[in-house]
This record gives sequence, structure tokens and C-alpha cells, in this order.
Amino acid sequence: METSLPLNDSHVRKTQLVINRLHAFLHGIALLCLFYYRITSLSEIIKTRDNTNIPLLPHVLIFISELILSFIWLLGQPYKWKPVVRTVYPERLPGNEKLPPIDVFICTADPNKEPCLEVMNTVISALALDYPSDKLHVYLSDDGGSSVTFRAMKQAWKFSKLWIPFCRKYGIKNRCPEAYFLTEESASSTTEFVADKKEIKERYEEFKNSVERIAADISTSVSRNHPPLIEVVSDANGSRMDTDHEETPILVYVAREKRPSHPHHFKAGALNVLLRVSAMISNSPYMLVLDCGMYCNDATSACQAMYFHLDSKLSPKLGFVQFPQKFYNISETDIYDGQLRYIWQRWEGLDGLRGPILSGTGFYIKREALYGTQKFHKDVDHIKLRNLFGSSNEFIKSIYRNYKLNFTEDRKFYDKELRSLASCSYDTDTKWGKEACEVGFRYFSLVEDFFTGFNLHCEGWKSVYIEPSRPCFLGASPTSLSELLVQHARWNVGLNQVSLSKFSPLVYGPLRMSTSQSMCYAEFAYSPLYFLSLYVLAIVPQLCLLRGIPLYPEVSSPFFHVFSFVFLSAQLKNVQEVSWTGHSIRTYWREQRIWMIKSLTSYLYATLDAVMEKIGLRKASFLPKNKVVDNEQTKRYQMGIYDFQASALFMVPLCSLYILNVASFVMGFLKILHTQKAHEMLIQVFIPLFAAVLHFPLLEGMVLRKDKGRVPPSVSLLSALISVIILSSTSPVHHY
Ligand SMILES: O=c1ccn([C@@H]2O[C@H](COP(=O)(O)OP(=O)(O)O[C@H]3O[C@H](CO)[C@@H](O)[C@H](O)[C@H]3O)[C@@H](O)[C@H]2O)c(=O)[nH]1
Ligand SMILES: [Mn+2]
Repeated sequence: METSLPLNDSHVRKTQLVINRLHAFLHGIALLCLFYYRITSLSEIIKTRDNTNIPLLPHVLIFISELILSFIWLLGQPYKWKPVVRTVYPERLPGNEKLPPIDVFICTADPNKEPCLEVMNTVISALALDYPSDKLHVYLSDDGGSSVTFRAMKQAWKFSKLWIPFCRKYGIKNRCPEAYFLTEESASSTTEFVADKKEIKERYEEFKNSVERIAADISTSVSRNHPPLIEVVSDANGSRMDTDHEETPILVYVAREKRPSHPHHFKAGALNVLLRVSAMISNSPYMLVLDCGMYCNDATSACQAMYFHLDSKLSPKLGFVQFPQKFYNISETDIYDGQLRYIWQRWEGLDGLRGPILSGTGFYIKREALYGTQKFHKDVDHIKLRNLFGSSNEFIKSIYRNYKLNFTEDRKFYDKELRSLASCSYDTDTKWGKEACEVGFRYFSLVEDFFTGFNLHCEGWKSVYIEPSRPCFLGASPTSLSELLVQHARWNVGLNQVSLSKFSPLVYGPLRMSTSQSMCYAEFAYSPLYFLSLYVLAIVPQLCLLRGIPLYPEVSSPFFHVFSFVFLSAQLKNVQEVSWTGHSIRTYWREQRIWMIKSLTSYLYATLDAVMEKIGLRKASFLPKNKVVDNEQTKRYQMGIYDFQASALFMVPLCSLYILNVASFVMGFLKILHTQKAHEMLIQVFIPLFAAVLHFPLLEGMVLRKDKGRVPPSVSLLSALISVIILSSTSPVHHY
């Protein structure tokens, strides 16, 4: 029988494994030598403090910053321990009749920020997935409760009825119409194809126009106060079951109830409503989750995921299959490092452990994993189920019922039941979204994906990472510094919420999963700490250089080589990883730059935010990213020119530190020439030089550029003032 053969295979990247382990060993030894140097020199300073005038504080600060960097480095090592790649055997997948049904969940929140046409393209591409139509059901959650989205969705469904047969007939790979017509993928050259394509293109233009008309006609205002609305999109004749059902999957619109007095828990709340509503309508055992604007670029993703979910060995423990997030709008220069290469490389490493971290979109997850029912017996107490899942008996029945397309039954009854499941109070006093209670997407953190995946791994579920050469899903990545920094600040607020709680991965993880998997979660969750190290490294060595206080060993000392080795080995390892994943050295350079910029801004504010939330001064919130395209900004992005029109909160620290570093390099350099102290200060001269070269675009933005994307002169002036104050202040390093 076909299914007895494995559907997939994995193999370890051996060369990479050897390089990684060897590097970890050497780098680790070098770090130990570095600590030895710091500890001995610190104790020396403390002992001789009365006679010498060497200040202690800068040495302590530098040591702390080195400890943090080393700690995060150590946490990241399990990622590199056993990188794994997966292959699949397409010919072994069972026939259509054996494929399990799938529900697709798409979330949108605000038509002003998430253009309706893009959302509809996501919907259409999901409807057109290469999967038996009667086993595919698409749900669109509209958190804005906007009638624009509702009406546009009906048009999208109508268009799909033409689009899907066209795609199937010609084996079109890219099932997102907007992207398909842009790329001009050619499936055939017969006259029939050319005529069909022309026809479908015209239909698409009509559809597009109708969506634009809808958006122009009615207000796109977003409501925070509305009753639930659930509608299975159907033909005008009112019969929900369409005669062409074979060709077009059902499409369900869900706007959950929202009231100002009830917390709605952002995307996790929306997904939990979809879980409940879909349980009543289709109750598929697997779900694909997609962010709006993220379209299906390869229609075979569902089958690809099934190579793992149907694998008899993997299946019982497999919670989800994660695809990487890839982006269609990344420019050649990728100045904001939008491709997130370093993340997907880690996921590959995690695949050798318990599996990749849940990444919000582009994953096929098992319904059972989100219900946490694997531990119950079938005859579990009904009261217990009500405590977990809420008061709906229909919902509770669905938990143990197999897949069944349900919505044609008693319509009135179901409508009432559905509205209750989508009401804002349904969750209250249940275990939905509660951390560590195993029901649904967890509300605890703004990064619901990270935290839910963490919980699933803690409960014993595994995950699989698959990165096919043709990306299955494509979305839009930030194209301005401002967007990038705001997005990363939000992610890191979410990570801080986890790391500052009892769910901190190093505390909560090791008892529930392997230490190595916990370390990887911790590496992610503690990464906002980078801001501490980088602020110290951007200020302390520089000020000490100007005051003639050496913080590093002098050139003749053997420890000078230790410091040089640590720096070079870290950099070269990055270069090696970047080139091994098929990128050029420029990618390495940009990754360094953006990592520092994010650490000095997003990570700092994310930590302040999370701490304020912890002590009750603030509430974290998740406003969807603006996906509306600004032409001028996009043009700059395409040309590889940074857009520094970001909030002064971001720009002032960056520019101040930049000026501080340039100034201390120049002044320090002149000073050591005079005093002949170069051998003592070499590393301290090198640090600001490295920063000044790496962040040269900031200098351009402040001084050389005249366009709209430059650093605003007011920001440059304020930054200059701040750096002068820091430079001239008798800083605390002077005494102690
Ligand atoms: O109240 C809300 C807020 C957001 N969303 C949806 O959530 C998705 C992600 O929002 P987006 O603004 O695109 O944020 P990103 O930073 O791009 O999202 C990343 O980070 C999120 C966690 O912060 C994850 O949920 C996402 O899957 C992941 O792609 C979008 O479809 C939104 O419509 C809602 O449905 N309701
Ligand atoms: Mn997004």
C-alpha cells in the first residue's frame, strides 16, 4: 500500500553541523578566556583602588554587556546543533478521497490599513488551493466589521467561480490573480489558452472595479461596537449549497461581536472565534492560518503539509507544519533586512529538535492540538468540557464528531448558535485563550503565535518546518524604517511579556520539553536584552577613550588576541551562514546594521513598554501594520535609499549615538596620536570606527541628503545637542 511507505524524509546537514559545533567549541573557549581576563582585571582594580585612580563602573558595565551578549549567544547554540532539511515524496500521497478536510482562516482588521483588494486576493488564492474543493473551506475574519469587506468578499467568491476552473484547466501555479497577471506566468501557448486568459483577465478587471466602487461608495470606518455577523457566501437564489459546489469551496464571512467594554484579544481572539464557528460549519481536522495580504504563491501547499500530517510515524505527535514567511515586495538591496533570513535559518535548526516556533501565518495546524483534547477519554465529564469550552452544547458535540459539512441543517438554530459562539462574552469564564490551559490561541502575549506555539511544544506536540524552493506564501514586508521599527517593537513587547512572566522559557520550558528547545525559545524571548549591551558598547568605550581610560587589553597582551578572536569569529560565522544560505556579503553587512538599529530603538522601547505594563502603567496593544502603499516611499525603498522619516523617538537616539561615535573616533584618534597610547586604546578606537562605517547611511541622511526621506534637520540638531551634552558632561565614569 502506498501509505506504508514514508511520505517524507529528513536529513541532517552534516557539513553545517560540523562547522557549527567546531565554531561553538572554539568561540566558547575564547569567551571563557575573555571572562577570565575581565574577572582578574576587575579584582585587580578593586584591590588597588585606593592607590590607583582607575574607575570601576565602566569596567563593570562593559563586562555586563559582554555577559549579556555571550548569554544570548549560548542560548542560540542549540539552533545550530542539528540543522535538518525535509524532502517529500509527492507520488506517495494517497488519493483525493483519503485527504483530510482543511479550514483556511484569514484575518483582517481594518480596510483603511489593509487594502480590501489585497485581502480579497488572499481569499481568492486560498479558495483556489490545489485541494479537493469539497474538502476546503475558507473563513474570513473581519475584525473591523466593515461592510466594504463583506460586500467585496461576495464579489471575490463570484470571481473565484471563474478563476478556479481556469487555474485547474491550465495548471496555473500562482493562484493569486493580481500577482498572476503581474508576473505573466505562461501556462500554455495554445490559442484556447490565450483566449481564456484574455477573458479571465477582463473578468478580473471587472471584479477589481467593483471592489473599488464598493470601497468608494461606503464608508470604510472601522467599528469597535457591533453585533456578530456570520454569513456563508452563496448564490443569489438563497440556497447555500451551490450546484457548482464541486468547483468552489464554501466561503464564510465572520465578524465577531465587539464591544468597547470587552477585551477582544486582537488576532488570537479572532482566531478563536473562527475555531468555534468553523467547528459548527465544517469542523475540519486541520487549519491553515493566513494573515491578510499574504497570498498563496504555490497551490500545492496543502498537499505538502499533508505529507507530514498523514505520515503515520509523525502524525500522532505532530501539532503543526510551518512554512517560512516570504515576501513579494523585497527590493534587491533589501535595506531594511525584511527577508528575516536569520529567522528561517533558526527554524531549520529547530526542526532537528522539537520543531520550529509557530510563526503566525503560513502554517497547517491540527485542530486537536488547539483543543488539547488528546488527554481526555471520550467519556469525559460534560461539566468539565463546559468549563473548558464554554456553554455551547453543539460546540462540545463537535469536538468528538468527525468532519461533516453541517450548515445546511436547521438554519435558524445554527444561526443562533453561531452568533453565540462569536459573541464577545462567550470566552468569559472558559479556558479559551487562557495560558497553560490548552484551549485555542493564547491571549497572554501580543505575539500570540510565539506563545501559543510555546504552549503546544510544552504540551508535547512537535512541529515540522518545510521550506520548498518555490515559496508557498508571499506577503508584504515593511518598506520604511518607521514601519520596521514599530513592527519589531510590537513583537518584542510580546516577547518581553513572556520573558518577564512565569512562562519565561528558561523557567517554564525545561520541565516540559528538552533544555535545548527551551534555550531556543529563550534566545528569542530574551533578545530584547540586546539593547542593554548595545547602549553600553555605543557609549562607554567612547567616553573612556576620550578620558584616556583603557577598557580592553593592550596590543602586546595575549588577551588582545582573545578579544580580536571573539569579534572576528562572531563576524566570520555570520558571513559563513549568510553565504551558506545563498546570500552575498552585503546581506551580512545589512543584517548587522539593522540588528543594531532595532536593538537601540525597538528593543529599548519594547522593554520600557513591557515593564510599564508589568507595573500597571500601560496596556499593550496590537494595531495592525499599515499595508497601504506610499508611492514616493516605495520608490526610495526600491532605489535602496533609507527613509528616515520615522518618529523622533527612534531617530534621536540613533543620530545622537552616531554623532557621539564619530566625534569620539576623531577626537580619540587625534588624542592617542599625541599621547602615543595607541597600543592601549586600539580596540576603543576601532569600536566607534566600526559603528561609524556600518551606519554611514545615517551620516548621509543627516548631512548629505536633501530629499524627503532624509533625517529631518530638527532631529539632527537635537541629536547633535544631546551628543555634545554627553561628551562634555563630567560623566559618572569620571568618579567610580
Ligand atoms: O485586532 C486585530 C489585530 C490584527 N489582526 C490581524 O493580524 C494579522 C497580522 O497583523 P499585521 O499587522 O500584519 O502584523 P505583522 O507584524 O505583520 O504580523 C506578524 O506578527 C503577528 C504577531 O505580532 C502575527 O500574528 C502575524 O501572523 C505575523 O505575520 C493581520 O492579518 C491582521 O488583520 C486581527 O485580526 N485583529
Ligand atoms: Mn503582516
